[in-house]
Amino acid sequence: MNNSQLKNRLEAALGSPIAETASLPVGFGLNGLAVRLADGRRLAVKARGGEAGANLEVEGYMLGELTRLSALPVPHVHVATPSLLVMDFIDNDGGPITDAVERHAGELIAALHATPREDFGYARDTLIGPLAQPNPPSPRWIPFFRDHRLMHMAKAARTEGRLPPAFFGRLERLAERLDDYLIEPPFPSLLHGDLWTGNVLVKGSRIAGFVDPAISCGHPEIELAFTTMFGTFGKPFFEAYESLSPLEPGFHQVRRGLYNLYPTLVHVRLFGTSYLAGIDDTLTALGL
Ligand SMILES: Nc1ncnc2c1ncn2[C@@H]1O[C@H](COP(=O)(O)OP(=O)(O)OP(=O)(O)O)[C@@H](O)[C@H]1O
Repeated sequence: MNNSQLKNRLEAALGSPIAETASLPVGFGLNGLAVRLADGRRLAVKARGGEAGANLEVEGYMLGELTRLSALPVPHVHVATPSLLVMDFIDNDGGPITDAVERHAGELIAALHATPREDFGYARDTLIGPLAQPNPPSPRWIPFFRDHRLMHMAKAARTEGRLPPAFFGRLERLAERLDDYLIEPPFPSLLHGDLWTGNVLVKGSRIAGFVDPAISCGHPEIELAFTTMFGTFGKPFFEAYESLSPLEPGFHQVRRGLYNLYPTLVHVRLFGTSYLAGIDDTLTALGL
């Protein structure tokens, strides 16, 4: 779909002419547009040109589920098809994640995690970036994490030739011993699933919204771990989060690195073998 075809499709779907467009920095073979309609509404649009890129219907579904089930600020979705996602534009100033923003994020994410959900996994499979994220509803977290997160991603990376056999063997040994390291949570929590800086929109000293989720229900610790992988959140976030929902001992020392093996495997698949060093470090620290 070229830009003028996209414009026509949007005007027809939304019932208003487009007054202005600017580009949005989206990746994975997508086109991104910030749109102002003649009736004043502001929208964010992601569109898939060809076959490449994530199925945008799933992204729309995930945003819709967060809206339906939580108070997390995410954009309202107007259109979600495999090749087109139209949502409200979240007013933001592109500002940095200050300590005050982190504290606000900590409160919002603690509230998201606080409601008990039925099963680990989800009612349907979701995506992490463009990659499949299987979610068969499961009664226990550790086997779910082992089979449908850690080893699912490791097997896919091995099949694609991205994960050397020695790494795969070490991950298999870890998978056999996960009970020694991880903790079953009291209940499954709904997770945003992809909380890194690019998906956090800021206005002044507040969170304006979160975009681009990878939802499922799991242990909050997998979410909290990922917020530290690229330094998105730090001490002020954890202080705010823990004032509402304290963590079990050993998270920062052991489980954080272990949980980040999953997004690191995602990065190995998407961006290449430079991420293998992080896997090596974590496995070595665990004695594997
Ligand atoms: N609803 C929205 N309102 C305002 N800005 C948005 C909205 N959706 C996306 N953006 C902007 O576009 C950028 C990219 O969006 P998004 O993360 O959804 O794209 P992506 O290509 O899927 O990225 P990723 O590399 O995280 O997978 C965001 O960092 C944000 O700046």
